[in-house]
Amino acid sequence: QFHTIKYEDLKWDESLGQGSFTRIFKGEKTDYRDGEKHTTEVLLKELDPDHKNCWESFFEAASFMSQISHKHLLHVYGVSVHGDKNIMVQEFVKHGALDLYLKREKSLSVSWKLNVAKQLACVLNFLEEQSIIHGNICAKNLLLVREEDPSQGISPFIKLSDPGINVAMLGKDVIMHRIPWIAPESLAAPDNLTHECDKWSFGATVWEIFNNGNPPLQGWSLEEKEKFYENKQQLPPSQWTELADLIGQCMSYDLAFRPSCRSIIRQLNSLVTSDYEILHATESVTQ
Ligand SMILES: N#Cc1ccc(Nc2nc(N)cc(-n3cnc(CCO)c3)n2)cc1
Repeated sequence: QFHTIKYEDLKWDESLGQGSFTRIFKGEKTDYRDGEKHTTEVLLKELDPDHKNCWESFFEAASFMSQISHKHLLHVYGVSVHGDKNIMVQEFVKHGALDLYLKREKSLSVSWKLNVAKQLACVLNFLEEQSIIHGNICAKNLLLVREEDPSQGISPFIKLSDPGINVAMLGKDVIMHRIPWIAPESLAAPDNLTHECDKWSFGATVWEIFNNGNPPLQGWSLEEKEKFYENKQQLPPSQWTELADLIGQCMSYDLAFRPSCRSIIRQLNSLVTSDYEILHATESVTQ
């Protein structure tokens, strides 16, 4: 279900940080095709040796990504096993994880954020149509392939990364750290994820995108985060009421109230026009 890559065909360059139970490095993979040697820049995602019991889930994530392809889904070349090292070999995405980018770039436009949210909604819709549940949608798992270049009319382009270790394999405290991205119903049943869980996470991720990458509930203790769900609280609403409504619908505690992907896309598209109206309204007032 996925391509295996020879360890000796991989080269490690600098470390780029870590995910849950994983470390990531820039690297290179060498292929020999029609007698020629090809070197490709890759991202090497290594499973921590002290969490090698999660290797099935780690490789499940890899095969998940290898079995389907979509323009907004990260490409996974394959996996490599060498001793107690389990490595997922991914396409190297030029600008890295979106959460760090949002923190760094403070003056991203509303249309930039809306464009990215629509791309995420598009891949979410694709996954739902393929009856595939991602289970870990958040800005940290969105990767920026291309920055916008307004002078050239170039808009940003993102890809959704692999879901990583299945949340059911993680300890209770790691799951608690996923509040408020993880759907409330998944806290009690992490091994029973649904498409509605991905919609809840979509809501939290759109909130992140419009809040300059400030993580929601930043600095809250695990106890306070647990209370957030017990008291059925919502994230602070955006001033932009239509956006706040959409996020609120996605983050409904009642699964039945979460919108279909079609509805999410429709509402995001309508947001563009109302944004346009707000923009012109303010311009007419200021002139
Ligand atoms: N400075 C810098 C810089 C860092 C990284 C990349 N590229 C890249 N490519 C990927 N395929 C995956 C990731 N990645 C980043 N964080 C995670 C963990 C959460 O998923 C995965 N980064 C490019 C530039």
